[in-house]
Amino acid sequence: MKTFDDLWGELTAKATEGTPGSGTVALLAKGVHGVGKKVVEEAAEAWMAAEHEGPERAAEEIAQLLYHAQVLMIASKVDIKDVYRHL
Ligand SMILES: N=c1c2ncn([C@@H]3O[C@H](COP(=O)(O)OP(=O)(O)OP(=O)(O)O)[C@@H](O)[C@H]3O)c2ncn1[C@@H]1O[C@H](COP(=O)(O)O)[C@@H](O)[C@H]1O
Repeated sequence: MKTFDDLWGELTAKATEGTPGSGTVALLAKGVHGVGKKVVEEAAEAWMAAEHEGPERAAEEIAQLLYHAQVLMIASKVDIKDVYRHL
């Protein structure tokens, strides 16, 4: 099972290498503004799923929210350790 740290390693590697065909690389090309909009969209979808669609759908949408939060970290040059310092 993939963890938050596993995903971080995968996404940072793809961002650094500019992996062709990667959705993450394509999303990063939209910049902080474009990525930030996706974070807000996914947050709303996570909220709606949690409130109306049950735990399975909520888990799916929360996973997408965490993914987009990591892409926003990469887009804004925030390291995962800098985030962990605030937890
Ligand atoms: N965990 C995710 C992940 N969660 C969500 N998403 C993206 O977010 C989208 C969901 O957004 P929406 O609900 O708005 O659906 P959509 O309308 O189809 O999306 P858009 O057209 O608006 O982008 C999905 O279609 C994916 O593009 C993800 N994309 C990638 N990953 C993981 O990230 C890693 C790297 O992926 P690539 O960069 O694509 O190789 C892999 O391990 C993937 O499993």
